[in-house]
Amino acid sequence: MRRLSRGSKIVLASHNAGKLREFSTLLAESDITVVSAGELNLPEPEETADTFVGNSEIKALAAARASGLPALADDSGFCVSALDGQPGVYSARWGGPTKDMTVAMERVHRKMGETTDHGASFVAALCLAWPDGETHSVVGECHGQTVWPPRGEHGHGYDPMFRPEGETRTFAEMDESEKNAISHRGRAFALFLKECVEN
Ligand SMILES: O=P(O)(O)OP(=O)(O)OP(=O)(O)OC[C@H]1O[C@@H](n2cnc3c(O)ncnc32)[C@H](O)[C@@H]1O
Ligand SMILES: [Mg+2]
Repeated sequence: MRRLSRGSKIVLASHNAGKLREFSTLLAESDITVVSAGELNLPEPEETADTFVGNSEIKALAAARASGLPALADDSGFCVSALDGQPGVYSARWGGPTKDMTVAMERVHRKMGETTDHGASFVAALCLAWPDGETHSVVGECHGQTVWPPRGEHGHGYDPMFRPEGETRTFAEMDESEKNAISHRGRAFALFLKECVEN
């Protein structure tokens, strides 16, 4: 498998401001330089797969082919056990056309009804794609519980309604470095560094 060498430049194939913030902190300690898909005006491909890995490949390949640079994409979501894993790959779409995450959280809460099963997890698939079509994906998970009402001002997306296992605070009540240390994205990123970057 091909690895990124130190000093490489890659495209970060995401249009989500919260993810981009977390990646810029995660990447700060590596020698990798990043440019975002937005900065390059790359179009957002349709996420037509029904798995996180499948959608991460679609996004990474589209950006790598359009830019001629290796591209790293993230497809992630919130999986609620009482909802058989929903919203899952539809996590962004549950916020409607404007991806309003307050709407999305309320929809999850409403669908959960009176259930006593509060188990939930976040999943992130990261895919590194090369302009010639080679791809490599890694997956990270973080297990915990849903919380209602939502709490905290940090983070993004569903963070205010998720409390990771062993914690009293929600992701949105943690600072970014605390979240990155245990999050689905932080875990997937550690695998990405190990498997895809020369050390
Ligand atoms: O596809 P890109 O451009 O990366 O941006 P997106 O927001 O559409 O991202 P996804 O398709 O991967 O959808 C992921 C959804 O899951 C939510 N999500 C992902 N990671 C999260 C995290 O760490 N904390 C809270 N919510 C998260 C996020 O808000 C989105 O609604
Ligand atoms: Mg998306």
